[in-house]
Amino acid sequence: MKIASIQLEIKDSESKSARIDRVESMIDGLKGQDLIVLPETWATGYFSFDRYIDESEELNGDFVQRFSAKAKEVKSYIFAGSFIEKNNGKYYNTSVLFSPDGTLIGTYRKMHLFRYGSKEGQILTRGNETTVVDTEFGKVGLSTCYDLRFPELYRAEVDLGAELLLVTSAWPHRRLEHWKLFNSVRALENQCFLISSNCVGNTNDVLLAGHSQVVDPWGIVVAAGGDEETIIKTEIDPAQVAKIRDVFPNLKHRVLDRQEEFS
Ligand SMILES: NC(=O)CCC(=O)C(=O)O
Repeated sequence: MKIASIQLEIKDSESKSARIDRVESMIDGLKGQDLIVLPETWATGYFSFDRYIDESEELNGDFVQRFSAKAKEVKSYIFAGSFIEKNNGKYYNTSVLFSPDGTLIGTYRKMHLFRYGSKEGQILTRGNETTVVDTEFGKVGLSTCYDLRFPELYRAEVDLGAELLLVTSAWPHRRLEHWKLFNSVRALENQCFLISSNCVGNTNDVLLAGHSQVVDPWGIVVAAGGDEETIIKTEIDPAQVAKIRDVFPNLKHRVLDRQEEFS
C-alpha cells in the first residue's frame, strides 16, 4: 500500500482558495499512491479562528466536491483532512475520507476540541461519533489532532475493527515530543498502522510542528517528516497488523470485566 502524507505549510497570507489550488496541484503529482493524507483544517488554517465562520461549508459544499473529484481523478483514497463544517447553525471540525471512485466513505467530527491557547472549543461543537470505515486495505479509523491524547477513542476504533489509524493535525512545535510519543504509542498499544499529517509554518504566532509520521503496529516509525513542507511517501504492508496481533496478542489479553477484582 503506497502512502503519501502531505505536510503542508500554513502561510497566513495565503487565501483558502489559493491553498486548495496548491494542494490540488500537489495531488496531481501523486498519481499511483493508494492513500493521500492531509492535515487538520488546513484550507482555513487551524489557528485562524476569525476565519472559521466565514469559511465554513456544508458537507455537500465546494471542499468536499473538489476532493471527491480529485480522488476519482487520481484514483486514490484521499483523507482530505478536516474543514470547518456548517450544519443547522452549528460548526464542526469535520474530516472526510474519499474512495478512489470519489465516494465520500467516511466523515468524522472532532470529538475532543482543543481549548489551550485555542478558540476551537468556543466556536465549534464537538462530534460524538467514532468513525471506522471499510477500505480495500482494511478498516480505517479517523481522528483529529488533540484526540491523540485520549486513548479511549482509539480503543473504541479498534473495538470496531480498525487496523489503520489516520490522524489529521495542526499540532504546535512547542509540544513536539508529546506529538511524537502519542503517534508511536497509539499505533503500538492498538497494534495498528498510524498515519498522520501535520502542518508546518508560523501561523498567528504559533509555530507548527510538522514531523508527520507513519508508524507500524510494532511501534516503529517507518517514515516521518521534518520541520519543512514536504510529502512523506512510503509503502506499508497492511497484512502486518494481523501477523503482529497473532504472534503478540496483547489486544486479546485485555481484562474487560474488573468486577471480580473489586467484589
Ligand atoms: N489542533 C489541536 O488539536 C492541537 C492539539 C495540541 O496542540 C495538543 O494536544 O498539545
